[in-house]
Amino acid sequence: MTQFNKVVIVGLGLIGGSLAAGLRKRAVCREVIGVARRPETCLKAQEMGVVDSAYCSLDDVLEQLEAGDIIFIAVPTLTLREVFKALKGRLAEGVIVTDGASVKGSVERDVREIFGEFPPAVVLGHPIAGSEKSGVEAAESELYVDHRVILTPVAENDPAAVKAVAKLWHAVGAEVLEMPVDEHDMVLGCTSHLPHVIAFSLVDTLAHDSKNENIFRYAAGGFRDFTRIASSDAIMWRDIMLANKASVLDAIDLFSDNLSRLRDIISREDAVEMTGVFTRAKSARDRFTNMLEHKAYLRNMQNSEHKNVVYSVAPGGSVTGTIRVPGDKSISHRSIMLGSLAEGVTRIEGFLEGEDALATLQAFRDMGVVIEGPENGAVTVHGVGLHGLKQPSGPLYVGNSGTSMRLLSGILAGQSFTSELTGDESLSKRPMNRVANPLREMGATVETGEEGRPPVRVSGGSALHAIDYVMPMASAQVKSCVLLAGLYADGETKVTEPAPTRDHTERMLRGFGYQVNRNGSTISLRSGGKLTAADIDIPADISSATFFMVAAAIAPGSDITLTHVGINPTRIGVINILREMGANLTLQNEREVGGEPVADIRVQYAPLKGIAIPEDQVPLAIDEFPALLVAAACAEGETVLTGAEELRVKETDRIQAMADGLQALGIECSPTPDGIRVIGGTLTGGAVESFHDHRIAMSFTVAALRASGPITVNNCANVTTSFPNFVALAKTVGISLEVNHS
Ligand SMILES: O=C(O)C1=C[C@@H](OP(=O)(O)O)[C@@H](O)[C@H](O)C1
Ligand SMILES: C=C(OP(=O)(O)O)C(=O)O
Repeated sequence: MTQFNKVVIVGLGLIGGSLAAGLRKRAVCREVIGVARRPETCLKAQEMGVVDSAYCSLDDVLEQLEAGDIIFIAVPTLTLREVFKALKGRLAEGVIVTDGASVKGSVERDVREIFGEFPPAVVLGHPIAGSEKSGVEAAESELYVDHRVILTPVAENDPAAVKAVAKLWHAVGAEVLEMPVDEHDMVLGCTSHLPHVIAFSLVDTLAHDSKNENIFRYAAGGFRDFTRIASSDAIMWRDIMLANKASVLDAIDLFSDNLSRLRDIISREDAVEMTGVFTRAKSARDRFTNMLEHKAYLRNMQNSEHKNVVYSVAPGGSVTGTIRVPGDKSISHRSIMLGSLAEGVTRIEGFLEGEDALATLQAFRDMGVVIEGPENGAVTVHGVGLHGLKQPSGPLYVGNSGTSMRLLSGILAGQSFTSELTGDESLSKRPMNRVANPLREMGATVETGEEGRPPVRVSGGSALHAIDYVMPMASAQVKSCVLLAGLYADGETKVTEPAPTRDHTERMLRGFGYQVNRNGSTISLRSGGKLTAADIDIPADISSATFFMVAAAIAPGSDITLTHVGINPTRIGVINILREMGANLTLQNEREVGGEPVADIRVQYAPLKGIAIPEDQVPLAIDEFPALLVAAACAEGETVLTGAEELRVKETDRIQAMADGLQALGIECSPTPDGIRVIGGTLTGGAVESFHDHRIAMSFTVAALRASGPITVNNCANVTTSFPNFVALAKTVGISLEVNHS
């Protein structure tokens, strides 16, 4: 479909030639006209079919143009001036001009100088694409697909012209974003220009060496990968460095400082510091690789930020086998936190490599802690002591994880530096005053977003004093936050819980040699002690095991064993509730591992009956209710849950989300402010929404075992926060599950 009249491409190199080729291939212009200095280039471009026509001079083209036509200038950065001079005073009203230069500040200055003002129809831009190849021969019609183009509009720009240029780039498959000129030059100075400086300089350094023959002959992967961009067009890059001098110099200085620091680390043979630099870099690069890989399958997705991972589950079947689910999320978080604050090296086994626990790990790396791994659940934390954390260079982003944000708030309140915690869309809606308020009572300066939501900003250097805190809700996160702040508070910090909640923080503190007292429902500790590193063996997460426990409990013919599961008394509500509903559940091989009780849990199918869930079990099974409500839907009679208002402030409102989903599957249920009534019945198939909540997604997946038709669950991407290999394990035990992206 023709969207544009004439598009003129000035400069038929890789960048200009590829845009011309892309436009022609998609037949979106009435005419694509090329302009190149050399007649051979014009001829070649025409032969290749990259342009409809080509001219050696702009003069032959300008008169043909009218309002709405676009000129794209793709000549070396410092040659742009000449083109602007040629255009001055000769453009028909409404002709739009844009460019593709890698530096924008110098081009903006040139435009202002040459035109005497900034013409509203000149829109500066920069496609982030290219390769070390150059010339029209390298032109490629798909070069811009899924690549970014940065437009840098200025105040004088006509918004319609900016829109037209964005449309041009969209037409060849690019993603368009806008940025101020300065920011563009700073970002590109670091991400593109600096790497080119380093590659050119490294190859030049080695080329001068008399042994270079040998060096080049034997230089395999590393040298080749690293220096690919030193084959880029020398003149073009010379011009880029000259045009973006200030930003490039800043980037070189930053890099030189870091390089001399690394030199010093190597000369001192400081293995820990070196591990720190390399592990930080590796994890950053791995995340970047993931991002890039994502792009491949995002190609067909409308909105890359909200990709919809859909689980399609076939109905019926049973689950059998013996499996080990990943490590406990709560303990994984705490192992990184306390390991970092300890003195000495903590070796962790069984660490959960899910997004939530990884967010905590990254936060401590960002605060200067050297952490090796994770590799197959093994992590080594080089503790820095209670006062050894360093100020992070920006906000600590903890994704979807409430536990990270609330526990970190307590630790950060005790630091001398100011810090900020941010999270994803779901976490940004969750209440943080429950930790901000007690921390303020202790003397911390804590700011939150509107209505006590994230971000949480904790000012450094406050002198904390101990408080005697009576928690208004049964929350292990709040308890842990106050106790962790108590490590830094003058006096004895006391927390009283209205009902028992998970006690992993207390257990692990004791495991690290810190005295923690319990008197009835009050837990207390004094500051002034120290944590001593200890090895941690993290058991499998009972909250993850729950999905398979419920699966076996509802699907006739099932017999499943979940090994090495943590059965801490403050976590076994799910076992007690399922047993009361009539489940056939046995604990085998009970033992203690690193201060936490562990067992293998075997569940064989037996018919379930509805019950009134005892309120004292609610905090002990708080994360298990989405799955338990599926069990309730498959039980005979009515199940009533009360005293569970906390479920409304998890990753989503879990009462409403379960009610919506169960109703969509034909189950009668009615939510109440603090719980839900579910009448057991027959599950039909259907489509349900997980609201981006991992536990809702996994619960409806196992529900399919008892459904009469297939179930599709929408927005399951967040399953990776707590259970990265859920899909694989579900398939192993017999659930017919398919993952699609829509
Ligand atoms: O302390 C913890 O590790 C957790 C405590 C619970 O939250 P609350 O403290 O909000 O009940 C639980 O829901 C969460 O998954 C993990
Ligand atoms: C509530 C949960 O986690 P968090 O509060 O850490 O986000 C959960 O995992 O169910």
